[in-house]
Amino acid sequence: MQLAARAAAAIGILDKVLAGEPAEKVLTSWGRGARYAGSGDRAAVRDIVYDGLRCLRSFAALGGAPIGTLTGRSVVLGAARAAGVEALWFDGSPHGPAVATEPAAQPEGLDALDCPAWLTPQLQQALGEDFAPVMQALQSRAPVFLRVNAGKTTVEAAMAALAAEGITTRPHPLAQFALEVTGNARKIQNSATYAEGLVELQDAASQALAEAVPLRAGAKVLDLCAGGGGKSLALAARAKLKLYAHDANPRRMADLPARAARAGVKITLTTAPESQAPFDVVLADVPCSGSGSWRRDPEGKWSLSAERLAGLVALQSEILDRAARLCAPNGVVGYATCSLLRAENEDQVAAFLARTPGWSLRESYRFTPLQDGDGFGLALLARD
Ligand SMILES: C[S@@+](CC[C@H](N)C(=O)[O-])C[C@H]1O[C@@H](n2cnc3c(N)ncnc32)[C@H](O)[C@@H]1O
Repeated sequence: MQLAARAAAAIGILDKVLAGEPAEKVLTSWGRGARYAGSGDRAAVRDIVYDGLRCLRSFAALGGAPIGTLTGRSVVLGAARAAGVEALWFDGSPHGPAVATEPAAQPEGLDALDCPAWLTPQLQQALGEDFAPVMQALQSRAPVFLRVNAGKTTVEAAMAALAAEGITTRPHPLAQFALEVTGNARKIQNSATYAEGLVELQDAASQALAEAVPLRAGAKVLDLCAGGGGKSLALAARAKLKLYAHDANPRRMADLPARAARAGVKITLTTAPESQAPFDVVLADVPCSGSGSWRRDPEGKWSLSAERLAGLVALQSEILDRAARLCAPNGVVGYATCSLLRAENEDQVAAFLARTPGWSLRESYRFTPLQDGDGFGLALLARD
């Protein structure tokens, strides 16, 4: 596909996303119909769409959209102008978009930061002077990180094995076994190093969070909201544990047995953790706004609403209460979110401590994209 044809495809896809369809669904159905598109084209179109969603309002302004309006064309035109490729993408060729005549406007204020207006006070309160830098960081793609599987290899050996397959990496200071991928990230999932379980894809801050959970060999541990199991696998790599994984939606854990086998660790899936309780450590990596990972899921930034956030906060407090009931005397609950908001972190923990006698906050951690990884909160709550 010509560059202009890729831009035209991205415009069509973004128009559907702006009308309310999920980006992944629209990309998949475009891919099925676009037999002429090779893998490089598909990846390039996907990148334009996701870059556009990360910078929706700033690109729309640059692309000449009248204030308050958003179209696929204005977003992609803004992206082209930001990258200095307008003449290549908007060349008026038969498969490309028409040559642009729209005047560019420099985005200002919250538009320049691509920050939803209604959430701004909460983000400012949580981030203080980091507010603008964090919102700017969320406008860029997330780096790709790997976790070296300490149960199978060393950081140096994993880097060498990846380099032999053409994938370049460097250690990242956020976590002990974190590697930032500096070249050929798209090769990872087909590499032997990955297939043999020497490395796993995991954000560096997510790794740091799993490293902060206190563990001793032989401990009985529950990952209460295990999802795909990224944190379960990171915990399992740290010590020999009796490790259980649960999720309200067990289908989310469908790949976990294969991932655990690849990593060489044992994780028992459970649909009824109460029947295995009590646990020495319960990790509650609760469903949340995802505001710390808007680089990966930029649709989430624009689709979050006050009602949805309130529903999440209520669900989080239910899950935290359940985690506490599942925890042994002298045990620890790790309450974790990938949210930047106080409502889902500090306020949630303060409300738990106020309503639950016999618990105290042992330590808390905050990660933001300014440290390169995603944004996370972790509170370690100890049962007296
Ligand atoms: C943030 S994700 C977990 C990510 C996962 N820990 C990881 O590191 O890959 C939250 C998970 O909580 C699950 N969930 C939602 N409501 C729940 C509930 N009431 N109890 C347990 N899990 C729940 C969701 O299905 C989702 O998989």
